[in-house]
Amino acid sequence: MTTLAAPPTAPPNPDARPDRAPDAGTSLADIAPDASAWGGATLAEGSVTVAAPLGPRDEEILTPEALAFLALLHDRFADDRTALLLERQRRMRRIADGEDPDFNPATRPVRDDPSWRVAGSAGAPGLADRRVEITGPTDPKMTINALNSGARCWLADAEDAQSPTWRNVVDGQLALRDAIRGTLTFTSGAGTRYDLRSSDLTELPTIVFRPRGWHLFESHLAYTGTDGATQPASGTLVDFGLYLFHNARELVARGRGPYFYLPKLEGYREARLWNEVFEVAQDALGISRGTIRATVLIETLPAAFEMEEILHELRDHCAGLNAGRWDYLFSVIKCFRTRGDSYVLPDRGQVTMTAPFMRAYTELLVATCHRRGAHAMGGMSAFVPDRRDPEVTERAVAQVWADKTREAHDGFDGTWVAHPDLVEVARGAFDEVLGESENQVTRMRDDVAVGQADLLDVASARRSGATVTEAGLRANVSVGVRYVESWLRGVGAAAIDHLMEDAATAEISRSQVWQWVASGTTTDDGVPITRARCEAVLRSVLVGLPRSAGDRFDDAAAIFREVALGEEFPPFLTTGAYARYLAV
Ligand SMILES: CC(=O)SCCNC(=O)CCNC(=O)[C@H](O)C(C)(C)COP(=O)(O)OP(=O)(O)OC[C@H]1O[C@@H](n2cnc3c(N)ncnc32)[C@H](O)[C@@H]1OP(=O)(O)O
Ligand SMILES: O=CC(=O)O
Ligand SMILES: [Mg+2]
Repeated sequence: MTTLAAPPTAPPNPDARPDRAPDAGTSLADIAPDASAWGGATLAEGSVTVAAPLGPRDEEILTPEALAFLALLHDRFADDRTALLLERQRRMRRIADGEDPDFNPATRPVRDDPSWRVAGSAGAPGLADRRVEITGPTDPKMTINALNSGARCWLADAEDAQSPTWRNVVDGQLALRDAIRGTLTFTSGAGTRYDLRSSDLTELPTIVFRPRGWHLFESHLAYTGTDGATQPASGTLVDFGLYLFHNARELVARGRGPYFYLPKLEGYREARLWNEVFEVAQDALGISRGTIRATVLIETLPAAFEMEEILHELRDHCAGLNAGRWDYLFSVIKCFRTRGDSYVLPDRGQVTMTAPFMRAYTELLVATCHRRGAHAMGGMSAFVPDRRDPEVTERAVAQVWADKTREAHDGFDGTWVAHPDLVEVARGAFDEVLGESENQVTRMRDDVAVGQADLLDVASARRSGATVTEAGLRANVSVGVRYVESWLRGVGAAAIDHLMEDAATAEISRSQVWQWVASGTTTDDGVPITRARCEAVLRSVLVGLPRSAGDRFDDAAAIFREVALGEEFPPFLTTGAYARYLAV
């Protein structure tokens, strides 16, 4: 059953709308105004003002023109964003009340029409071969290391891997701006100097920037609308808007383009919103429509049922979809957290990509993408190497090899790695399948037949004998608290117990604990998981942690109690934590 409302109003065939076709041949360098003197500033009716002290170079990013551009985006989209967030809440309530996500009968014409395709990588230099993409935050050192890593693309992350402190937000924009212009350098506290290995962007990984998801605010910028009401700016529009404003022209002039990953969408209406944002933003900056290319993360359960519709909405701007496995698992837990034992997943470490419900999701993603000319991008293995521990590195390499080999054989066109030392192994796995080809988008997966029941077969994760254990409970508590502590210190991705942890993996840890308590789950020794038991585990974890002056473990424990052990389930762990600790 479905409750999603009206289908897209546009006919499914993009050929029917030549006015919206991308103009791949146009060079932005010829037509766009210089962003430093943007002539469109008067288009904005509201205003965005800075509500934070300025650092030495912040005015290079927060120029009056850039703020006016952000105001324009908020004028046009702040209300739509709010409406979509409310729709998310309604959908979550319906699912919690027993409604199963399903394919939408109203949008069947879009799915059934074989004729339409997305823009893909045509006319988007640097996006045809994406076999290995390194991901990571945008501080200057990581930026340089990622761009020197030998990967084909770099997912420059303002999302799962970033703690959105105000300094991280602005310094990240500065690092990207400098990197794109070939001027970024960094000197560590120990005096080590970092330089880009080339100032020619076409010799470096193609940059694909990931702004924050729609649920997050940027409290250091205040938007005042035409009605005089002031609210915190949208983190999404701030990240996207500043990156596009400062870099679109430069990227095109240097042989690349403004490319984005779009996180945490829950359905095609959100894709439509993004498409409208792109159109308004490109028009306002004098950029041809279709210059922007976006890869959408399919990382929520509701979105898995709307992959076709999402591609269709964004078809003039869409390069592909990505299987964001960690947020996907989080979303599955979130959706079914009150549905009882048959929806309970085993220990996080025992849920693998070969669990039937996860395979259904990735197989459907590849088949859908290739049917529509889109890249299918694989996800992140959490195993990270340790340069001081060969055994850990050997295990990480073996795990990544297996994961990437499976993805390449399944038809994915590329994949993610978390660490520069994993670029080579992932490339090797894809080279074996792709050879000299840039991708395998033309490989149809007509053999894939995935239905609602396959995607919802959460119980399949436990049919292999995987269970919930005391060790799994302890790991969730320990990882959750240690990750949040890191995030509060401004470090949004961390290696914990040799695994990459970020906002998405931490969400799994805390939501599993919440679900286990709510479902009255017992560990495999027959002992029920109660709040009191989790509290005891939390106290014992805290006792065992190395403490130092200025650490944030007490605050982290408070957040963990709220998001994992509270009566209510906060939809995201980062929203409350941001409001309390980072927004000030
Ligand atoms: C669910 C998802 O969304 S996945 C995508 C989001 N998550 C991410 O992007 C995580 C990306 N990975 C990372 O942030 C890091 O690899 C971590 C935090 C897991 C581990 O980082 P570290 O503890 O610094 O690893 P390590 O000490 O082995 O690093 C060795 C070197 O590689 C660099 N490095 C490690 N990972 C990266 C990366 N992803 N990008 C660029 N450089 C990196 C380090 O900066 C370090 O450089 P240095 O020798 O010049 O000091
Ligand atoms: O963003 C990626 C994910 O796995 O979550
Ligand atoms: Mg994610």
